[in-house]
Amino acid sequence: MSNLLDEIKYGLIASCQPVDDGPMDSPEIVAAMAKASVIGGAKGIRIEGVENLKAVRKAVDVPIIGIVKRDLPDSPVRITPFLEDIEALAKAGADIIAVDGTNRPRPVTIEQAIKKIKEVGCLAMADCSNLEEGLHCQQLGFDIVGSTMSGYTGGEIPKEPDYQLVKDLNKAGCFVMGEGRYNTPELARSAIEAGAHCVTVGSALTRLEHIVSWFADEIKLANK
Ligand SMILES: CC(=O)N[C@H](C=O)[C@@H](O)[C@H](O)[C@H](O)COP(=O)(O)O
Repeated sequence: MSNLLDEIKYGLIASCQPVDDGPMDSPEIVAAMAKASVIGGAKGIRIEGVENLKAVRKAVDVPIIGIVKRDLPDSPVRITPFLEDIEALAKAGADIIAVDGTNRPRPVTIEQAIKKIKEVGCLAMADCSNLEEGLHCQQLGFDIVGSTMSGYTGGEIPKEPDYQLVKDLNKAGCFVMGEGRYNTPELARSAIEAGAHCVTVGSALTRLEHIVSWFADEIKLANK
């Protein structure tokens, strides 16, 4: 197994993605979030955006998973849709590059994406929504398969994380990233217990507006 995978194995990845255009959405603040996350025990960091990644690379030594999110007019794929994004993330210092691994219309094929990630010398992670996609990405040579997109490809977003997908991907021999809705320490632990090799937590660590609203909304219920 690659050294990088060994470094993050059975660890927490802190996804430092502030709410878009919110008061915490700046490279300096994202770098501070990343530094604080490492102090708290994160073994890796997930970062969106090339400028954020450059700032975080200077601030931490742990492995960084880089992504670029784009809203495209003709494709639902948002996570690292273009080959230029892969090149820019690698240049900015990403160790691992994640791309959307779903089976949906996309500007660049998944085969082209993994070829480019390998060319730039990074490990490849696929953000999948179901087992079939995960197995396909595993076959293509992705180093990490994540449950990231489960619940986000249509219909109502579930409350719970997708443990079944984590279990199934583990059984199939993937290096599994539990990701998506692991909003408490106990849920994150359950991901590892279900078979994840790492777990990524984002909203519950770094989207302060969301975290505060969870508390505020709950407190409102007591006043009724
Ligand atoms: C679906 C999608 O676009 N997920 C994104 C991927 O980078 C992020 O918005 C999530 O915050 C991340 O996956 C971590 O998940 P959670 O915030 O639930 O801990």
